[in-house]
Amino acid sequence: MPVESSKPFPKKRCGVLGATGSVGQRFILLLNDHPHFTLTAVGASPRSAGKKFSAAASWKQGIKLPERIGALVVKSCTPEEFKDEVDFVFSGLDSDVAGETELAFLQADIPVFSNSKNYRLDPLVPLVVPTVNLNHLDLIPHQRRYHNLKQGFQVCNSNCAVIGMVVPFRALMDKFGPLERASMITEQAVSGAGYPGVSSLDIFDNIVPYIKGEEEKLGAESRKILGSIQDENTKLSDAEGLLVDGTCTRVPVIDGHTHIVSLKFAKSAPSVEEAKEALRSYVSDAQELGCPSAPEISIEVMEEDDRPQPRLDKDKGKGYTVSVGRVRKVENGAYDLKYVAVSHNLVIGAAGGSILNAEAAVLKGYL
Ligand SMILES: NC(=O)C1=CN([C@@H]2O[C@H](COP(=O)(O)OP(=O)(O)OC[C@H]3O[C@@H](n4cnc5c(N)ncnc54)[C@H](OP(=O)(O)O)[C@@H]3O)[C@@H](O)[C@H]2O)C=CC1
Ligand SMILES: N[C@@H](CC(=O)OP(=O)(O)O)C(=O)O
Repeated sequence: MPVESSKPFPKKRCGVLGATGSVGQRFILLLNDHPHFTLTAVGASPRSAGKKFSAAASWKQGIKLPERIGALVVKSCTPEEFKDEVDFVFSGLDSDVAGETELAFLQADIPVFSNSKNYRLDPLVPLVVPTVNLNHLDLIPHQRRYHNLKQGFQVCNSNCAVIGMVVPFRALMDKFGPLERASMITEQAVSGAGYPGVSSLDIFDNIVPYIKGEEEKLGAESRKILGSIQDENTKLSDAEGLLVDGTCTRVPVIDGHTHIVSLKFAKSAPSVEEAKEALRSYVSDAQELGCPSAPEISIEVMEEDDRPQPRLDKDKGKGYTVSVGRVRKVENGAYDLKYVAVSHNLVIGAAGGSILNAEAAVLKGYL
């Protein structure tokens, strides 16, 4: 259960960079219902800047574009355009431009919550999955000192295929100690490739067994997320020894990534029932902190033989819950356990993850 925080939650104004894209549009949906964050400014490419949002964006959501947002004029993604209208920004920028643009916002002392890959492995940038490692936000004061900032900082969330992997890993590691290795096959939704993304002739009636640049991220990002914060909150250290191998595929599913995982523990392995109980009883820091968007449960364990499925399970906990099923033993001993997980690539895997990170930053006093 999300705990009602005893701390007051101040209202904050936010902007979205890359607001016209897949991730950007999901930010708009989630922020439209948000009790404390008001979306006051939207930015996108020079192709869109200067137009009303309703004219610039190809709105692809089942819910009508909120009128107030449709009337906002899209800005260029420069700090000068945003600084008087926002307290912080979310970034759903194409990675070709996220590097330079997010750095400019950071240098202008504006907090940035990024979805792009550019700074995820920077040792000064917390890479935070809010239902896994919110304690890494405590690097923010050190990052600020380094850049000589008063209120700005940068926090990233991870690749969407990594998120569905690390949430169950955290729950299992908390109970049974470090993992030695994991092997994963992903079946990633087309919305993961942005809009217009993969051509219909490539994906209808098909599976594409390759996503450029994706497999390398699985190990590097998960080791950082599952690692620790040390030296009086001035240093992030990777989870030692965790070997991750993966094959990432694109499947004809609109939203919701599926992860087919085998894993081996460094010490002795739990039984299937012990593992399920650890997953079921896991309570994340986002829940404990009382983040308004935290799901009631971070991991749902499913007992049906044919679940989880992306169409049926991606929206569990409004897209913030990871569903895990088919937990079973690996009989040949090469690994200890295997399971299937489904997570919403645009909610916990992107925009929702960033929003939870921002809520936690407020509750921890950094924003
Ligand atoms: N989709 C997903 O599941 C996930 C995506 N991500 C990451 O999030 C980011 C956004 O992804 P996604 O929404 O899918 O991508 P899209 O391609 O759908 O959207 C990209 C956005 O970037 C804007 N943009 C492009 N070029 C520029 C520019 N020169 N200056 C300013 N803005 C620009 C676009 O504006 P315009 O419309 O004007 O072109 C658009 O708003 C990427 O870095 C992606 O890797 C991370 C996790 C999951
Ligand atoms: N590449 C992921 C989404 C994504 O954009 O990831 P990243 O931000 O790590 O490039 C997918 O296709 O599903």
